[in-house]
Amino acid sequence: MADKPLIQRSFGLTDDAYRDLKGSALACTVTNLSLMIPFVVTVAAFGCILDALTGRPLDANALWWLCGAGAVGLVAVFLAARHDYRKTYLSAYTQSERVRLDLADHLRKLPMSFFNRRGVSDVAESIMGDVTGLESMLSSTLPQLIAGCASTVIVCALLALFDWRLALCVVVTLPLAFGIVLGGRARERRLFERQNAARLEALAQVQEYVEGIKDIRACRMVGPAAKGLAGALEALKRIAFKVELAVDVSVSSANTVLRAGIGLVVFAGVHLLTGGALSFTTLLMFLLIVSRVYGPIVSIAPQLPNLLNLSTKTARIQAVMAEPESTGRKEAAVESHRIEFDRVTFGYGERPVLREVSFTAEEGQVTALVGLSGSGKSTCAKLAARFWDPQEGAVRAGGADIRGFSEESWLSHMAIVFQDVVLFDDTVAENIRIGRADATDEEVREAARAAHCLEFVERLPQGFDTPLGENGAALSGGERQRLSIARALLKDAPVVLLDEATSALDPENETLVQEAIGALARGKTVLVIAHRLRTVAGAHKIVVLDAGAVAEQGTHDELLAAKGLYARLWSLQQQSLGWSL
Ligand SMILES: Nc1ncnc2c1ncn2[C@@H]1O[C@H](COP(=O)(O)OP(=O)(O)OP(=O)(O)O)[C@@H](O)[C@H]1O
Repeated sequence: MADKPLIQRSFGLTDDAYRDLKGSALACTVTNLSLMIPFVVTVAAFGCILDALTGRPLDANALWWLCGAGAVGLVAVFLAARHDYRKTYLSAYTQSERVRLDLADHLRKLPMSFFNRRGVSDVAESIMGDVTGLESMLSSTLPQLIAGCASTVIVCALLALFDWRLALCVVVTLPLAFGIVLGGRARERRLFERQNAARLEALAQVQEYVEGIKDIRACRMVGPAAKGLAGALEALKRIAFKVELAVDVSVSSANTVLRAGIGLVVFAGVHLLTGGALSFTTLLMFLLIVSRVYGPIVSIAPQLPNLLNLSTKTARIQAVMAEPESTGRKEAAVESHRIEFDRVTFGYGERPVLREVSFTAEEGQVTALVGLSGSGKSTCAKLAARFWDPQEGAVRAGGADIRGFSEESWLSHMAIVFQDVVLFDDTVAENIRIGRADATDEEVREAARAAHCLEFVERLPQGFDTPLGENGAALSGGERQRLSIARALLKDAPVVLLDEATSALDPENETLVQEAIGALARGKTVLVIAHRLRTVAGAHKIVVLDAGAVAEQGTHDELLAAKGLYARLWSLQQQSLGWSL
């Protein structure tokens, strides 16, 4: 970027975007200049009429020519404005679409630690809010500003051919007005940064409020929950007011100084006219044009502080794009799918969540991870999927450290059913097809049948073609989980990761889905996490975690015989089965 032009560097534009910006600025300049045509024609016609009034014969031919030129001028204004509109908006929206897609694609390749550092609302704001800021600057402000300055300078250069002194009066206020806007930039930048932070806080509060609305109502805690939201919105209002005030003061002052050019022209023009150094027609031309020449700059002036502070937004976009992608080879070639945790120590932050965890999940076998809530079971699953990398020790597949493979290539070996199923705003069939993009309709249906989805899918109004809406809001927890299992079945990957896969199913469905999982698991490396121990009692190996460390491991019978933590948990769960209210 260092060798790129200043404007390109300042706004972090790609080569294509910069080329488009130049094209848009040129188109806007042509529009601005074409808007001068009616004034020039009017002045020329007025000159003819004045000549006639001073006794010379009226040149009717010249007037007809001027009328023709006026009509051509109007068509030119229309054509230039249309071209300018297309060029400017199309290129700005194309650029913002490209930036958003690049951001989304880059996010997909980032390690999960990035999302722990930056919240979901923060990242979403970068993709939508920050890019919208860039979009509006590229579509409406920057090209118009460049064109406004360029056309003012060009018009003044042409006017200078008639009278350089008046032309100087027109142009001299331009740098002064810019000086005023630039002078307030440092303070405005600080305010914009505070406004950005306040907006992010408000977004996070809104998201939390909406996501937690059920709990808020159930616990009758509307007051405290709304208080956090109200506080964030109040802070946003206060900073927004300060920003508006600062922007308004600098923009109004700059506009006043800019328009002082009109006064200068009147003052100097009258002075020169009375001294006989200027003709009335020339003064009239200056007065007509000076009233129009600042128009484009004045109309975008309120946007100038935003433009000058756009770097706050582009810096956030660039910071996301500069995040290093997770490393590793693009092809995860492994000799076997035996997964080994070798003295793995890991923490999301400072606090270790797993300590020296070692166990193996053999190929063709089911290995279960059990333990109390918060003991680190899901964390083990996330490390096995390479969503995170251990701080010490290694996770190996077929003897190879999985850090050697890119997250994407390693995940192509895995089918995962998470505790929190994410469904996309698409049809049922497409939500299952996420497991394997090239699956036929028949294969999708077969996977749905095996995961016992047919019962509810066939009840939906359009069957497999029913749109699920945002995150499948209309489906029950069990239905969502069965869809997710269908996805995993379709993927048919050699490693299967089940994180509480049957937790949202009723006993009848649980048995059916356990059968489907049995079929899915045959001949594969299966790592399953379960709270209900009876669902994993048949596993080849059960690893019992206690506060982030392996407490014991073995088969169900071995662990019961050992009378340790597992035996205690088992007996507690057996007792709870006999409870009644
Ligand atoms: N993204 C995260 N950032 C920070 N800490 C986390 C994160 N995810 C989990 N933890 C913490 O790590 C610890 C282990 O969590 P984990 O989800 O692995 O436990 P678990 O045994 O699967 O629990 P559960 O059975 O309740 O799902 C917990 O103390 C939890 O608070």
